[in-house]
Amino acid sequence: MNKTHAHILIVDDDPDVLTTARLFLKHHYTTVDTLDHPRELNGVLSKHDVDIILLDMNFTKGDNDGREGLYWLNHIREIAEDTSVVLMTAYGDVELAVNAIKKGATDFVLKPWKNEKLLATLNTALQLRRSVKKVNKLEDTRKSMELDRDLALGEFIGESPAMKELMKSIQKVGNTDANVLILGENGTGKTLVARALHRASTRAFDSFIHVDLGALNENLFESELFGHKKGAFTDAHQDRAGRFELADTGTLFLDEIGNLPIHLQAKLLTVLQNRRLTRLGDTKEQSFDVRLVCATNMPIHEMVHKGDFRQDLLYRINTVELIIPPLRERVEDIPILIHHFLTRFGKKYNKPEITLSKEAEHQLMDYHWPGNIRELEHAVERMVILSDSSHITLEDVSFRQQHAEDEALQTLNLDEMERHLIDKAIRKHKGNISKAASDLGLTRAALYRRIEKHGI
Ligand SMILES: Nc1ncnc2c1ncn2[C@@H]1O[C@H](COP(=O)(O)OP(=O)(O)OP(=O)(O)O)[C@@H](O)[C@H]1O
Repeated sequence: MNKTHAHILIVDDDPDVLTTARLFLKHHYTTVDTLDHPRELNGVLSKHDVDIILLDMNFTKGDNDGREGLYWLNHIREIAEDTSVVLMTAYGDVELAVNAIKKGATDFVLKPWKNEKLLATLNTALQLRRSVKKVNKLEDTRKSMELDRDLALGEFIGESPAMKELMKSIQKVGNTDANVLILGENGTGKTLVARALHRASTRAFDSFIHVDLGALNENLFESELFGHKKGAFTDAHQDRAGRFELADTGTLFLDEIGNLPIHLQAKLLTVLQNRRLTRLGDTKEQSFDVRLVCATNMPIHEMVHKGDFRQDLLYRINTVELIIPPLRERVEDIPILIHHFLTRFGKKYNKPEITLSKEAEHQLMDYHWPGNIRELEHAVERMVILSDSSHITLEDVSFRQQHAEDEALQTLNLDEMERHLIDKAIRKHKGNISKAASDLGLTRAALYRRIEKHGI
C-alpha cells in the first residue's frame, strides 16, 4: 500500500493505546512515533517537523477533566505553531472538545475510535496543515515581492537629470490608475519602466501581462486580446481567455502600439471606450478592470498628423506620457550602467573581479549607442566573455567599436546614414553646432532642422 508522506506522533499514557494506534497508522503514514508523556514533547519537536500530534487529554490517574490536555495543547501551539493537534477523548465531552478547538486543536476523536474515522480525521488534518503551509509560503512570496517592488527601481540605473526625473514620475504616476504611454527608442528601457509602474501600483500583486503588438499576427489580434469561444474558428478547440481578461485587476502592457494597423486600432478603441469586451464567437459582453500601459518607439504624434494613428486612440492611452531619452543624450549614465552590467556578467561568467580601464570607458562613452541600453548590455556581456584577463582594456573595446561603426555604415538607407553622419560630426566637435555644420557642409539652420527631424 502507498503510504502518505507524513510524520504522526501519538502521545498517551496507556501503552495499549500507543501500540494499537502505532500498528494501525504505520500502514498509512511514513513515520509514526509514540510518547508515553507529553513532557518529552520539547525534545521531539525540536528535532523533527511533526505534521500531526494525536494527543490524549488526561495523563494523571484519576484526572478526567481534560485540563492537562488543554495545557499541553497550548504548549504545542507555542513551540510548534504549524503542527496540527488532534485530541483523543474517552468521555465524549462535547464542551471540552469545543473548548479545545477554540484553543487551536484541529479536531478530536472519541476513544475507542473506529479505524476509518481516525484515518479520515488525520487525513483532513494533514490537508489543512498543508494548506496552511502553502498560505504561509504565499505570504512570504508576497513579502519578497514587496521587497522586489523597491528593488525594481534599484535595478533601474540612471543618475542623469533626465533619468532622475523619470524615476520621480514613475513613483508619482505608479500608484494611480492613469493610462501611461512610454515613448523611447529601441532598448531604452520601456519594458523596464512598464514593470516599474506596475510594481509601484496597488495592482502590484496582480498580474502584469505583456503583449507585443508588433509580433502579433493580425488574424489572431482579437482572439489574443479578447479571447474566444470554442468553435469560433477552425483552431479554437476550447474556450480561451484573452490578455485583457488575464490582466483583470492587474496591468496590461501593450508594447509596440505604434505598429497596430489602423483597422485594429478602431477595435481596440471601442473596447477601451466601452470598458467591455466580447470573446470572439460569444454573445455575452464582459467588463474588465485593467490599468493600461502602452509603449512605442515610433513617432506617434507625427503618425497622428499623417493619419497613420488614430488621434482618439492616442488620447485614450496617453493620459500621462513618459519619454525615455536615448542613451547618447545621457552619456553620464554610461559609466554606472557599465559598472552595473560588469558586476552582473562578472558574476554570471565567474569573473567577479573584472574591471574596465578608464580609456576603454571613455571609448564607450564616445560611442552613439543606436541600440541604447540593450546594445550596451550585450557589448559588456561580450567583453566579459571574451576578455582573457580580469581587466578590459581599450583594445578589447576598440575592436567592437570599430565593428559597430562598420555595421552602422553598412546601411544603405539615406535617412539613417544622414543621422549617423550628423551624430558623428556633433560628437567629433564635442557638441559645437557651428563647427559640426561647417564640417558637414551645411548652414547652422539646416543642421538644426536635421537635428530636429532625427530627434538627435
Ligand atoms: N535604466 C536601466 N537600468 C538598467 N538596465 C536597463 C535600464 N534600461 C534598460 N535596461 C536593460 O536594457 C535592456 C532593454 O530594456 P527594455 O527591454 O526595457 O527596452 P525597450 O525599450 O522595451 O526595448 P524595445 O523597444 O526593443 O522593446 C533590458 O535588459 C533592460 O533590463
